[in-house]
Amino acid sequence: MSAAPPDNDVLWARGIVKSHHGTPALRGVSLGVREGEMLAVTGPRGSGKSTLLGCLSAQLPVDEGEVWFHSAPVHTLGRAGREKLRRERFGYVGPEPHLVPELTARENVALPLLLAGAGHRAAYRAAGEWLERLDVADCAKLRPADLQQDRRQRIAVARALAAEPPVVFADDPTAPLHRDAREQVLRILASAARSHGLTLVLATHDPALARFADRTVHLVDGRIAPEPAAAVAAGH
Ligand SMILES: Nc1ncnc2c1ncn2[C@@H]1O[C@H](COP(=O)(O)OP(=O)(O)OP(=O)(O)O)[C@@H](O)[C@H]1O
Repeated sequence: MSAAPPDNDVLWARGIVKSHHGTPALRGVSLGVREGEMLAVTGPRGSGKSTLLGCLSAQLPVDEGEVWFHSAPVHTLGRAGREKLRRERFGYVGPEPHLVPELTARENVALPLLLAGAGHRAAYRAAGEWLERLDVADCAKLRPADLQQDRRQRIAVARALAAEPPVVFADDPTAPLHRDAREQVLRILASAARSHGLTLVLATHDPALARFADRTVHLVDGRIAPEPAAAVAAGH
């Protein structure tokens, strides 16, 4: 039986091991994420970034090791417990904008608020505000199929932030965006997280995007490695 994590860590992991059908993805990862912190997880393709976010965000059960959210163990939860935790406490945006195709942009963004019990009017007002922040207010009444990938991803970011969950996981969230839009969307994500006191865990293979973060952990081959030389030289 191990000790509980430190009080000021919103997420805490120790010795996470995770394989996908026998392919090792994480080989013993330990880290803590402080409340309100923006943590970047960098590393080359296949280094385990998505798997780490999956384990921390209760999408994937770990094979070995521990994951804690505040003082509650996540690694001992079953599927239903993990789903409840994700629905109630975490926001997630992935590299593909998975929106509900039958719903308009505004309905998609309002959905997590409605699921959390917000009133219809308040949920729609908040959804409209988040669409404005993400520069896609003009898409409010359109359905995903009528929108370009770039716009859909902005809506997915708005949806992840709308219910202001304590922790937002962003796995390569700028992947579908044009180069000049990447920085803008990341800036919005970072400033929204900061102004609302959210904790943000961002996976990216682009070290340039990691500079928005307070701290970076670098994964190589499923393990945390020393910081990349470029980031150290740049003083990050
Ligand atoms: N569903 C899966 N089935 C089999 N192997 C997988 C699966 N998902 C990931 N892997 C393997 O696990 C390892 C880590 O993958 P992961 O996607 O976590 O890395 P990543 O750093 O996020 O990569 P990328 O930058 O390409 O998204 C890789 O070897 C990958 O091929």
